[in-house]
Amino acid sequence: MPAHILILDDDPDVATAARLLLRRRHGAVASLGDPSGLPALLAQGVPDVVLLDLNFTPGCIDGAEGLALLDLLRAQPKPPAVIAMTAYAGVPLAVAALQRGAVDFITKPWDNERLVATVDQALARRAAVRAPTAATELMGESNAMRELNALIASVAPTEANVMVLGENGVGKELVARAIHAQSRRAAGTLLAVDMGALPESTFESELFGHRKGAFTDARADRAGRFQAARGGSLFLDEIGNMPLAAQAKLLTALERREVTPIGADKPEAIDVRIISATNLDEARLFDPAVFRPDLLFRLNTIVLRVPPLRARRGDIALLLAHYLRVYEAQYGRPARTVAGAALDSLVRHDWPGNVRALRHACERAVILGQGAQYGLADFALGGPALPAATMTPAASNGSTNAEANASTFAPAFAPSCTDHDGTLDALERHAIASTLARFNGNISHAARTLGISRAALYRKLGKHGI
Ligand SMILES: Nc1ncnc2c1ncn2[C@@H]1O[C@H](COP(=O)(O)OP(=O)(O)OP(=O)(O)O)[C@@H](O)[C@H]1O
Repeated sequence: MPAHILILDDDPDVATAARLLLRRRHGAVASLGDPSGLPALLAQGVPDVVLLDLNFTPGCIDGAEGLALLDLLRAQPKPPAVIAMTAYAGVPLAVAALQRGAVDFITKPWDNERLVATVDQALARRAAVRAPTAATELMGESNAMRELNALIASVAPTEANVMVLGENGVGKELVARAIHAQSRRAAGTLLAVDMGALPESTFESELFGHRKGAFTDARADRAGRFQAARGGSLFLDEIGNMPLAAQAKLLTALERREVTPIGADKPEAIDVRIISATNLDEARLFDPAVFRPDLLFRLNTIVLRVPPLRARRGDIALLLAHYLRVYEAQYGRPARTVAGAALDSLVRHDWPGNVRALRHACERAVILGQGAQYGLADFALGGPALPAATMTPAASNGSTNAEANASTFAPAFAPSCTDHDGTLDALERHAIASTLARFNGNISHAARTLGISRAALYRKLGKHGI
């Protein structure tokens, strides 16, 4: 008979203690010390709940092995509810596990009552369907947002090209989506292109398409983004990061309202509405050394400025309530309110990473908050949330939480932890999430610290669903 509950831990003492404790309550409890036996065990039947240690190989504390096992468990046709088990210092890792589909986590050594209650809840919740993640609706009741929404409503039905300006994470892409949704082109597609991420060598082929045989790798005809978005809108994101040579090619296409695929002998008419966005401040955008004025003139028929969150503090409570509800539903946590003093501080906070950072802070609070209400510490505004007990020695010597977090992850780069499939992926996700948290969601700083371009970071955020 398949085990009802499975304990996957290489420490026999841990496995025995958990088995004895849980057997009193739930008949069928099994344990497995060597994860290589997991596929065979799953072939016999999938357990209802798995208590999963995140580190197996001695010396590996990055959790990549556990996360890969979590993926395997989650990929089962009727996946078990997985409870991640970590040492105290592994709380950020537990957060990564939750984001990847674990239903809960427990730190070792555990409190017996808490372990039993966690397993009970996991069993109860197993059948529950996860709520969809977050709204793509542009929320806000502040005057600034009302004005912005009114402008969107009046501009959307026209064919005018719109340029959306604003800091990172303010909601520029949401504005673009709202314009498209309210436009006469709403039945067509809104195709987003990260202009900063297009390598110069493939810029034309990506945007304008190519014909079979036009260059070595052109094995078939390929439509460019302009053709693919025909009848709809093209969202040119990060337009301020385009090299000048690419700007010239884009300008020609917009002026002529036609594009010529590479290798084609005739141009093709284009039928798209252009919505563009950048976080460049206007002084830079109007600097001809950075951005061609003639291209700017084509793109910014209408300019919409999305104010930073600190300039519309009236929206903060609403956004907090919204994203807390979203993540409570997603993680199956009870609905809780924010304590009054915490709310005051959150409203006064400057949110350098804007709504994106607020959203991440809400996710952390839902995952880590233990009180009856959310307190300020749950939102970890200064960096990743590490409860005092999780501090590494470096942190207790006066370094910041962020540094403590970085030191927790440092061994993750030991080669012995990175040589199997999925491991690097998990490490990458981890590094990105912690760096973003460290910089309050600021994409530019995080990208610089990670040593990659902003565009590459965006791609990776999409890939990891962060
Ligand atoms: N007004 C809003 N209401 C609800 N969610 C919002 C709002 N503004 C932004 N968000 C959320 O914040 C996150 C960032 O939004 P978005 O990607 O649109 O910002 P952006 O300005 O395009 O960012 P970047 O310049 O960094 O690309 C998204 O998850 C989005 O859903």
